[in-house]
Amino acid sequence: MSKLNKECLPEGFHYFPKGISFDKSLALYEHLRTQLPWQQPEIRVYGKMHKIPRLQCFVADQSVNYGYSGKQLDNCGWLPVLSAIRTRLQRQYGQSFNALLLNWYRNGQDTMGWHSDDEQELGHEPMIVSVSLGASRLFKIRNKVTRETNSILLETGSFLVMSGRSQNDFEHSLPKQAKVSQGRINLTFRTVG
Ligand SMILES: O=C(O)CCC(=O)C(=O)O
Ligand SMILES: [Fe+2]
Repeated sequence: MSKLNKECLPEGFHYFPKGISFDKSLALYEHLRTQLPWQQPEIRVYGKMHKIPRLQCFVADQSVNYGYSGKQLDNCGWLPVLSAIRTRLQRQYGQSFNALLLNWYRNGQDTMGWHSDDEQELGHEPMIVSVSLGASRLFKIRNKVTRETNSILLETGSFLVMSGRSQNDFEHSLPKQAKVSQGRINLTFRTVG
């Protein structure tokens, strides 16, 4: 696996460190960890039900009907701080976001498997903005055709923007990192059509 410079991620991925200051990002981690009604839905894997290896929360505007998360997760409502981040990102990236999926990885044992965020509801070449809070975690990106895999370290307060071909041509995952003992919360702002 090759490690890429942050400046040369695959097409459609853009990394911005320190979108939120270090201190603010850790305070925000703690706030969200304690204030949100985290849930651990079950998924079927080879016919057997398993709890997902992390906790989740989902927030969306009233109008949103989002198949994937909406079915399994309650809409936990826009906390003032989540609304504030949304407003800022909308201004910064010139796109309106009506849904937000939050993932809480309690430590390095919690993970997210390989996937693309290519549900129909997200539309063609969606823009998803991913905000990281808490422990740094590796984020892997794999080309669907060549299987070439790259990884980037997502640091607290950073923004990762996925747009263009990022979901069509690549999958991403958050692998296990046994040595990571601290938690991380990730926010993905989405536009559901
Ligand atoms: O935690 C992350 O950085 C990835 C989250 C993710 O891929 C997703 O919510 O679809
Ligand atoms: Fe994803």
